Amino acid sequence: MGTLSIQDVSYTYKGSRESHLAVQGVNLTIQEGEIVCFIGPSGCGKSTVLNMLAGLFHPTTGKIEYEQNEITGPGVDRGVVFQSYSLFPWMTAQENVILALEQVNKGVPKQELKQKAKELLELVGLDKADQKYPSQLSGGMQQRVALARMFALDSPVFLMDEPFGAVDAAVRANLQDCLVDLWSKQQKKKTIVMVTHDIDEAILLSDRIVVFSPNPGRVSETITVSIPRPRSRQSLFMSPRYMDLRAHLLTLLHGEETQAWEEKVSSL
Ligand SMILES: Nc1ncnc2c1ncn2[C@@H]1O[C@H](COP(=O)(O)OP(=O)(O)OP(=O)(O)O)[C@@H](O)[C@H]1O
Repeated sequence: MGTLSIQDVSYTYKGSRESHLAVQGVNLTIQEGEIVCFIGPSGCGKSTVLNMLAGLFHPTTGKIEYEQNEITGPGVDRGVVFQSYSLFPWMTAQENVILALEQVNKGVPKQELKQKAKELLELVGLDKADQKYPSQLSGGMQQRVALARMFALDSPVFLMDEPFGAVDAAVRANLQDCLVDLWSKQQKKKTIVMVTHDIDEAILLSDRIVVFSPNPGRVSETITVSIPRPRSRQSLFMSPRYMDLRAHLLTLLHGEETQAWEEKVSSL
């Protein structure tokens, strides 16, 4: 089974003058097909853990396994979309996606790959920008090309760091739907691990929400989101379970005063 297993992991950034213990004592098992969101205040180690899952950073202590094999570097089994878009600047949006398609569709005629790239760019709402170079695209558009490229690679695990951070609210909602749609249609479901600052996004998407706390970064709570799927925004926002969970997360992230404030507002 494609389980991701984080075992007593810590990570220390080593500078020339001083070191910084960013993450300590993280234990987490993510099952195949789960959608897990990491949430927590800035600097609590979410991206560091995601980078270790991607194999870009190696744990200082402890280990991380995928399918019971230690992760020692990046791999095609784990697709990534990080905050920096990392597109090839000399290739158009379409060429960036085709390159990813070529890696997993060896020997497939170029015309077919072109068509598939077109469909993927359409899926992320970028069909009209397919001939543009990354420098001609906004940050949000580049992020969407990176998403299309990750979909193209079709890895069993998607690792995403604030993938919808640079896009406006309407596009963000579209991309969230598109991700869940893609996930739910597949028989062998992808495992998705995503860093977000958005509580509503975490509740909408997750099977489980992992809450991090800082100094050093550690997991403070893991919450199962037992709201049935499909989750529509409208019904979600009316659901008492959603309200409870949201209030709980707000309290965890912003402390008691938020809850007091919310109670005050709701009594007005
Ligand atoms: N290259 C680095 N060198 C030294 N310290 C670093 C480095 N990168 C991150 N850190 C520190 O490690 C800690 C964890 O950082 P990380 O980026 O993982 O947090 P985060 O929860 O993802 O933050 P954010 O939500 O702001 O993206 C922070 O205190 C940060 O300042």
